[in-house]
Amino acid sequence: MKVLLVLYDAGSHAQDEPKLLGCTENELGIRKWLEDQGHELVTTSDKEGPNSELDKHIVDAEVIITTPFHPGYISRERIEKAKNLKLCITAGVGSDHIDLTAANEHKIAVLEVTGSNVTSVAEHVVMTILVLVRNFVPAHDQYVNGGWDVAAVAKDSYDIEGKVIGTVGVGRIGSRVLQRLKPFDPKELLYFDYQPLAPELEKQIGARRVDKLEDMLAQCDIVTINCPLHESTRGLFNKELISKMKQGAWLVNTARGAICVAEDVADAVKSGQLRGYGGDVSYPQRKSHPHPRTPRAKLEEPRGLGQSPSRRRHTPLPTI
Ligand SMILES: NC(=O)C1=CN([C@@H]2O[C@H](COP(=O)(O)OP(=O)(O)OC[C@H]3O[C@@H](n4cnc5c(N)ncnc54)[C@H](O)[C@@H]3O)[C@@H](O)[C@H]2O)C=CC1
Repeated sequence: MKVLLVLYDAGSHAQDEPKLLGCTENELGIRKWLEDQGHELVTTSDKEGPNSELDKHIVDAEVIITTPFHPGYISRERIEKAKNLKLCITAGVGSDHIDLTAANEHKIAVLEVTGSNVTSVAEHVVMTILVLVRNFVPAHDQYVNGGWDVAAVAKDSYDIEGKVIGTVGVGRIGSRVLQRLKPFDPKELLYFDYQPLAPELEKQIGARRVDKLEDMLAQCDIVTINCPLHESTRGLFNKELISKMKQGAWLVNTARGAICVAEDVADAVKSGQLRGYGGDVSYPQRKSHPHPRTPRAKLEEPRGLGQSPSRRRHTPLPTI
């Protein structure tokens, strides 16, 4: 079989750390195994535009493996060119880079490595919540730039303790986020999901399920998004839904940027409706991009759309 692997280039970092597997140099550690079985492996990071290596090799590949970190977008157009394709594997969680309807119609199986990095994401969510709520990045920026205005930092620095925190999606990541937040002694942990937690886990965490998303958002000081990107979550957090959130709440979205409408989040941060946002952001599609969906892009700085500046002086959190 011809296996096409689409990963990011790591350069010298791949040598520094041979366990950095998700890169073109280390190839998920599967080259020897595949070749010993008689398969052909083609690895590339070149995935954009009609003349990309991805487009060149997709025509006769039988298996495509890619990751959400440097996704090879498998659009309908590409699927229609891929006459031998039987299997798309996501080396990670979340297969929104694949046109699932087209894959289904062409009887192409889509598999992902369920549970593969859920602890990392859950820890990242807790870190992002702390960074935002403790107002860490502006304090750090101020300090490394040679200043120290303690009042400017302290006025926007809060505790997680005593807050109401809710997750949209309580699967492998969402449930781990709640478990990790419990020791911070929040006022309440809430979740919105079609599927309830197992009763023992719900009891152990002390979480409460809320049937309607808007009802949960209206109660939360902090909201974390941990559901997949699909047709009913794309652009879910738009102006209207954000307006249902508590004034001055924090929003953390490490799931997929396209679940939030970037411009609406930016406006909400500017107006103080949101006190801060952390996580992924999607920007509108570039013209040259062959995939019909919005590509993901990270904001340059980890503060995301960030804390709204002096505006927050006028929007204190009611629960403090
Ligand atoms: N930033 C990152 O590095 C990573 C992000 N992710 C994202 O996180 C998502 C969740 O991952 P897991 O927890 O492992 O998946 P999971 O399948 O264990 O849990 C997803 C949960 O979301 C729920 N859900 C689906 N649609 C929903 C909706 N509209 N509203 C509320 N809940 C909904 C499901 O019922 C399920 O309980 C992935 O699909 C992926 O997009 C996953 C891994 C890494």
